[in-house]
Amino acid sequence: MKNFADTLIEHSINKNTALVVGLDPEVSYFPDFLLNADKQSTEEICEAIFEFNKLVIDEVHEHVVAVKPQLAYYEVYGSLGIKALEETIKYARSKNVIVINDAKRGDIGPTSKAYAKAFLTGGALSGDMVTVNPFLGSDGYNPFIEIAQENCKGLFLLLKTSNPSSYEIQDLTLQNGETLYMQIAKDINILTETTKGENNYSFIGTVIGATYPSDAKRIRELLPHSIFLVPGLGAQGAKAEDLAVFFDENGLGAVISSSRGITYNYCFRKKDETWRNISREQMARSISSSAIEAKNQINQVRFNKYSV
Ligand SMILES: O=C(O)c1cc(=O)[nH]c(=O)n1[C@@H]1O[C@H](COP(=O)(O)O)[C@@H](O)[C@H]1O
Repeated sequence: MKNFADTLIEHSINKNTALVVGLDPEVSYFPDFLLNADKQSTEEICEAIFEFNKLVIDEVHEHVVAVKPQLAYYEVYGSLGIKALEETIKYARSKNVIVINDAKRGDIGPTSKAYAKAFLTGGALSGDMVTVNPFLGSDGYNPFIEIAQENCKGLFLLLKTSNPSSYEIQDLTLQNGETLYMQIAKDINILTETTKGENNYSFIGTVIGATYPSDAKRIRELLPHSIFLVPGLGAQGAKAEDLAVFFDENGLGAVISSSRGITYNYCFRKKDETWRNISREQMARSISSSAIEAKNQINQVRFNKYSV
């Protein structure tokens, strides 16, 4: 059975990209052609969310390894939001794009098993990979690993997140002198070693913020077989040149995620509200050019790693 790390790497090599685009449908950034004052029912909002995601996927699918829907943006609209997510997953798959459900789940063992079944066994909400919160301990994340393995899927465990306050908990020093995130990295190293595929990477990936390149370097020394999911490029302040340390000498081992920096450039680049009137074509151009620019910048860094 194929290791999902190999599938992810094959997509990256075949499409020559390490970019992941986040599908975080924040409707206050939607132009009027998608959503306006006359369309405000939950049904209309969720239709607009699916329209938005379809447009994004159409524009980026050739330039990305994966799309990453962040579940909160769908859950906020209840069952209709979940329906928009299900349709989005189906649409992305029809375009041969890997789907990473950014759910950040993790619970006591039996509940984690139910979450893992929901996201990794082929049901309506099932993508290819899921983000997992490891801070409940190994009985909280092991069910995801088992179910991912059985179903040839993958996961990303949060290790060192991109947000400014991640140090408050993740960098706490334990009794043995290790930081919490490094201890988790040590704990899972053996699991990643025993679950590697042909490319030497495991389907057990880890999340390391682009905002913490020096931590990434330390984690990489401990975890040579884990693919990094790296959020924080663009809107959170990380720059392409910060990304070199996340990749191995072959330009593999990491995928770089950006949401707002790709999907909402049309409004972030404008100081006024004129973006509300942009056309579908203008929005599509903004999204595709932002994705191509990010893909190229990342490629430059990952293939010229040692000259950066
Ligand atoms: O797991 C994630 O994707 C994630 C982990 C992390 O450490 N930081 C982080 O920003 N994310 C997610 O990545 C996305 C970042 O969005 P942008 O800052 O707009 O690119 C959001 O959906 C976050 O929930």
